[in-house]
Amino acid sequence: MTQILPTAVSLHGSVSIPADKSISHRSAMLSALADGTSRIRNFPRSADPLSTLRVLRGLGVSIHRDNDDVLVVEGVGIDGLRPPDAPLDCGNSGTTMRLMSGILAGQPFGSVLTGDESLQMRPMKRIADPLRAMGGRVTLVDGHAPIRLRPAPEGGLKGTKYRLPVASAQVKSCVLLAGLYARGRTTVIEPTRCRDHTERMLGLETHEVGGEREIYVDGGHRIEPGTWTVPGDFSGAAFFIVAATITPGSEILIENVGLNPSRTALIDVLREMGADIRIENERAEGSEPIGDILVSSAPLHGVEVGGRVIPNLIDEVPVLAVAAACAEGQTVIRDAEELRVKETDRLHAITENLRAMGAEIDERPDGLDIEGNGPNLLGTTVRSFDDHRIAMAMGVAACVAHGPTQVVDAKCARVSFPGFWDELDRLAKPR
Ligand SMILES: O=C(O)C1=C[C@@H](OP(=O)(O)O)[C@@H](O)[C@H](O)C1
Ligand SMILES: C=C(OP(=O)(O)O)C(=O)O
Repeated sequence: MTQILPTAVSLHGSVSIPADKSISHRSAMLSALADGTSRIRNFPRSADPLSTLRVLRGLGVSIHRDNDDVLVVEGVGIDGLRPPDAPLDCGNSGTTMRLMSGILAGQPFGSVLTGDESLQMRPMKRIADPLRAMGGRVTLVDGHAPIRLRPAPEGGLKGTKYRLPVASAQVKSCVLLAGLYARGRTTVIEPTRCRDHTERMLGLETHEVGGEREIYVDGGHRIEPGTWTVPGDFSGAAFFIVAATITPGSEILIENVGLNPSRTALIDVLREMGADIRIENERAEGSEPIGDILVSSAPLHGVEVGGRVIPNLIDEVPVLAVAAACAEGQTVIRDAEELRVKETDRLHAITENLRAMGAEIDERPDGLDIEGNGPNLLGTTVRSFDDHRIAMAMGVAACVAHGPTQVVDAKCARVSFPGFWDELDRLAKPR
């Protein structure tokens, strides 16, 4: 599917965003492992969370939507999963694959996790290493999926103390989930903080030790069934936050958005660039902070971004690059080498596309240098690289481009935001 976007628009109205992808995956997995039936309100129809449901069903978990569209998950308890009769297909979802690996490493049966072409290119040694240190038997193909997991030798997994070599919430969560099955205590040491949904949702104990954070899980930790409500996805909201900021005359409201501080660094960076973003109605939804976000357009200037904030805006870097291209002056993004191992090499993809639109942008090994020239991009044909975040970032760039923009292979937005193109079309009014 090629999406053709109009030019010279401004955005007005209330934006509807899907439920948070990270929290959806975790709510489904934890509900499956709970001792009884859980209900999940606002579970999205995005492809990635649906991959998690497919994998859980393959492990014998019964899941359905009731008449009110609430997802009902019949939890089997941490020891109740059943051996799958085929490889488990994680689709395009790294979170499904890495978190499920932690759960499956602790099972008394073998399993294979596989995924699409892009997922089979992504690094999996980062989870195999700690799982093996816990006694897990994990086989990769040249560091990649398919991942084969076999039962740990006699005595099962053992607790470990693992210091994260990369600021990855997927690796952290994989180890914590394996810790449910390990003898004794598992400690994850997090030198640089990254999203903390797993520990919040499991109610785990954490401590600051010498500037680092330690998270503890004890083997055998049982999970209570319950009712979850998944907040709106900040990472989905991010596209509209940037779109409304850079397109003159815009004003939008995004309600019920997850505002966990380990996710919202984009707001701080955009404000530093001059954006007009207001948060209203802050409250809690279960273990997560949420609120409403009001955005009005504003001129931006360049900024330097790097270090500890990067993990807290990791999925927002492509759209931040679009904002930077529409700002005045230079933006420098560093310490973002993780973007090279996402659904595609996002540093390369965004550079190629923004250059095609006339931006001055250079790729660095761990980031980008962008010479902003105000909202002056040129409409042209760009590619999604089959990566949802690249496709949507280009949809945002199209809003300020002179002349129409075509995004080739735009359908991949459905991985995290199935209604994205319709929503952009609905909010965009000719200027
Ligand atoms: O744990 C999660 O839900 C996620 C963690 C991040 O990946 P990494 O752990 O690879 O940084 C992020 O990019 C991904 O979209 C979702
Ligand atoms: C990297 C992403 O997801 P995942 O790692 O789950 O595929 C993302 O959604 O941007």
